Amino acid sequence: MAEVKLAVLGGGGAGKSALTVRFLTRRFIGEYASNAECIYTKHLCLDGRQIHLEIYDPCSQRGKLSLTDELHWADGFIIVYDISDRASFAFAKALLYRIRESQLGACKKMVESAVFLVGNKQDLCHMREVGWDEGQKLAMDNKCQFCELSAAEHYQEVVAMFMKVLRNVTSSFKVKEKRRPSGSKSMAKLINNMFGKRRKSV
Ligand SMILES: Nc1nc2c(ncn2[C@@H]2O[C@H](COP(=O)(O)OP(=O)(O)OP(=O)(O)O)[C@@H](O)[C@H]2O)c(=O)[nH]1
Repeated sequence: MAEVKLAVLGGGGAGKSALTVRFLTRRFIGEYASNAECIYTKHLCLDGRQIHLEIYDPCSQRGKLSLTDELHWADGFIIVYDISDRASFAFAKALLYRIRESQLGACKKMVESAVFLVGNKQDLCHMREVGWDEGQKLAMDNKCQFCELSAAEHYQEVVAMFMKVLRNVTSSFKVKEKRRPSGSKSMAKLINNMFGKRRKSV
């Protein structure tokens, strides 16, 4: 069974939990505890292949750009901003820059395929502060995929976005394998040391 680890990152209130929970449960829940970080686990079948998926949803990320733990842990990243909040777009930009900077030297192909930029809260387009073309340009500049959607109103789009990331991550696994230092035992230890987070199975 393939193991895939995704980190959903972005500014405070951008909708990281909403997107994650929407994908995992089909439901949009208005409010989430933002003081607890979680790793959700889920088994799913992708193109006939069994996947053990772990999704890291941090508590509020305001100001945290170091990403050292996340960069070691994650196979792929979903970077979320709120289209009605320009500050969250600036934060997403900084996160993309940080990811790109740290991985570019190691493995360019992986960077290009395993990062997805998401402009969330498309239902709030009457309050839009970030244009679609700005998101698209940022994604192109960082060679990642891009979409706008609404965790509140779109279920299929949210699933499609997660599936695209999963497909890209699993197809880049051959490259990634070379980077992994050792087996799953040491990786589990690393995760526990770094995160020690609450785990939830869905
Ligand atoms: N209108 C609208 N509101 C949304 C959408 N997604 C999330 N929200 C709301 O935005 C607020 C923040 O959502 P969260 O999912 O908690 O955001 P977060 O990025 O996990 O926030 P932190 O944990 O504080 O970093 C909540 O009130 C959600 O109901 C959306 O697509 N549309």
